Amino acid sequence: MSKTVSLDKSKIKILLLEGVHQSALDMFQSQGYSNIEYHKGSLPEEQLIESIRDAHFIGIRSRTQLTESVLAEAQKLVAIGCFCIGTNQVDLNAALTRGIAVFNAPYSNTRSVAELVIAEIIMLMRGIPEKNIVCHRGGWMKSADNSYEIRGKKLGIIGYGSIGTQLSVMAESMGMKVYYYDVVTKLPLGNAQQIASLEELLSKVDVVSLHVPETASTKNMFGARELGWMKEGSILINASRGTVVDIEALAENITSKKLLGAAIDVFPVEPRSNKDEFLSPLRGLDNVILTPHIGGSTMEAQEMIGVEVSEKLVRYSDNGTSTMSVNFPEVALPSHPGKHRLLHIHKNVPGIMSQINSVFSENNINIASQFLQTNENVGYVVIDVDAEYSELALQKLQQIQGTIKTRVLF
Ligand SMILES: NC(=O)c1ccc[n+]([C@@H]2O[C@H](COP(=O)([O-])OP(=O)(O)OC[C@H]3O[C@@H](n4cnc5c(N)ncnc54)[C@H](O)[C@@H]3O)[C@@H](O)[C@H]2O)c1
Ligand SMILES: O=C(O)[C@H](O)COP(=O)(O)O
Repeated sequence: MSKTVSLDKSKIKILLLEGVHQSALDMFQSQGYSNIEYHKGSLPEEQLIESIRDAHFIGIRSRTQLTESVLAEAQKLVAIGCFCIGTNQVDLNAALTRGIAVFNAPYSNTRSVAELVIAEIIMLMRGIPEKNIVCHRGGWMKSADNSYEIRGKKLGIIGYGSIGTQLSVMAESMGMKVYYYDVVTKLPLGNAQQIASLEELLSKVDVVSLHVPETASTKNMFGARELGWMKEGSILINASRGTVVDIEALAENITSKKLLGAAIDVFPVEPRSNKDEFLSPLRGLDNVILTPHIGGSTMEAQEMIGVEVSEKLVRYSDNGTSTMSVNFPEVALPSHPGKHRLLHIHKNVPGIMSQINSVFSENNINIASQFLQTNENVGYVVIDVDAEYSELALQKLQQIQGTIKTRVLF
């Protein structure tokens, strides 16, 4: 049985990958967390497993895959911070069933993505990628052919969430007419209009921009059929996830000149580091903007994300608060001056709470406060007690069948 001490902060290992912003390191250090292993890139799986084995917290971006088999090696892991919006790179259920809370930054890079998309719409509608290359090679392609203003053009947004709505407002303010398609009925902003059928939307608009998450329903949602529904001479932009678009079918539609152009920021397979080669059937095609998954990569966004996610991890570590977790029961907790705080994560099966409460009644331990939240699979109970009882209580709590993880905070 582990001795009942709140882990010394200098012993809590924080593993930070993919060059998360300095603001995150500053936040951890200012809160007393000094044991930080920092890597500029992602790690190959073997090395990741080595490093995650004794880590209590890990911070990643979109590249690191935290699969069931990787998490199975992470016996000490308390929480995961995705220093980005997407959480598809983490097996959320495998994390949950191991009592590992996952946090992200759901809004911090929204504006950066929307701004990039606006710029790309203008660049593509003026044929700038091709004209730029010609100039660099000493040529001169002065022509108005296939060059258009965006004013009055129709933009179709697929996925009207945080980024989709931000883009909607910006595009409308520049004179575009906005239509959107979403699986959920969404309140239109400004004069935007929701269209119930994807086919109808695609056949109507001049520019299509994808802003859906990576899920089973969006995998390959944009293939030859959907590209076929798009108007002749229209434009496709994808800054969502690489698995959403059939990239071979897109390359065919660009080569055949069915589409006027495309801007693609995310790919089915992305290089693991800046040193690896980027391979894609879209390389070398006219009027195609290819960017290395940098939709959210601005100094402003990265700094804000660093602060936001590290704060969530520190709060969960210091106090147990799990609000805004993407997979875990959410509990907002007050501070616990003078008390010891017991955290008990368990399988959500009948009878656990009565066993927990018996621990306290049978051992005459007074409960100062108690908080409980559950989701379908997991329960999270937090109990504040007088300091002298926490060791005994924790030992008893750990013996309850269905216990996944326990912690004590002083
Ligand atoms: N390129 C980048 O650097 C970058 C940066 C940030 C986010 N992203 C990606 O963009 C995605 C969207 O971000 P967000 O913050 O707007 O997410 P969000 O959750 O706020 O919005 C997603 C929207 O998509 C809708 N949706 C889900 N499945 C759908 C389907 N099958 N068809 C139509 N609509 C569907 C949802 O109802 C929701 O309205 C993220 O999940 C992430 O993968 C990429
Ligand atoms: O999900 C996100 O926020 C984006 O895809 C950005 O990911 P990144 O942090 O790896 O750039």
